[in-house]
Order: sequence, then C-alpha cells, then structure tokens
Amino acid sequence: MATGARGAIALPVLLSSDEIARQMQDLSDWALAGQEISCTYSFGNFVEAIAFVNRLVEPAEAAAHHPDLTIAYNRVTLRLTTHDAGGLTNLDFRVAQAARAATNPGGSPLTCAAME
Ligand SMILES: C[C@H](O)[C@H](O)[C@H]1CNC2=NC(N)=NC(=O)C2=N1
Repeated sequence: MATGARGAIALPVLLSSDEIARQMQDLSDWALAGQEISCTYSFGNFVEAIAFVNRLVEPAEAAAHHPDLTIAYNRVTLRLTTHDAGGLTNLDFRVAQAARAATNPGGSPLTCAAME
C-alpha cells in the first residue's frame, strides 16, 4: 500500500487517457487541459458564491482532495488535478461531481460558464 503524504490512504492511480475521456463524458461542460479539469460557475452574487465554496468543504475533506479555487465576485473557478500523483486520478472526478451537485443542492446543477 503506497503511503506518503496521505498516510494510510493509498496513493491514487493516474488515469489513462481513455479513462479520462470516459469520465469527461459525465462532466461534459467541464474543460480538460492536459492533466487538469476546470469549470467556472457563475452565481447571483458574492454571498451565493461563498455559500457554494463553503458547501465544498465537506466533500473535499471527506476525499482529502481539494480544488484550486479562484473567486471573482460571483464567479468561482475550480481547477482539479492530483498534485501528489502529478496528474488526473479518480479523486479529481469525485470532487468535481460533488462540486457540480453543490452548485444547487436539491435542484438541477449549474452548468459551467462559457470559458472566456
Ligand atoms: C495530506 C493531504 O491529504 C494531501 O496533501 C492531499 C490534500 N489535498 C489534495 N488535493 C489535491 N488536489 N491534490 C492532492 O494531491 C492533495 N493532497
């Protein structure tokens, strides 16, 4: 069992390009650039944006896996890659799916804003 920075948790395994492509089918509005996936969600205002960020804490902590976040008033950009593994792993897609669900709990999730 690989340990390292994650302690007893096994180091996540890098996904093949086929596996990445398959996972992206379920995240079709997210962007894939090299070994990083990203999405910008646009909310009504700053308060809603920060409430969304706070809803990310639980799933990120549960996965011990955290998005890089950029907050610009009402827009939150998430970037995900597995730093410990140097690329994309299942953890990135798990947190991305949780983030999508957290955009509108109980309702239909938001779609990523058009990339500039
Ligand atoms: C010890 C701690 O669990 C590790 O450093 C985690 C923290 N969150 C992380 N988040 C991301 N995106 N990649 C990592 O490799 C990572 N490692």
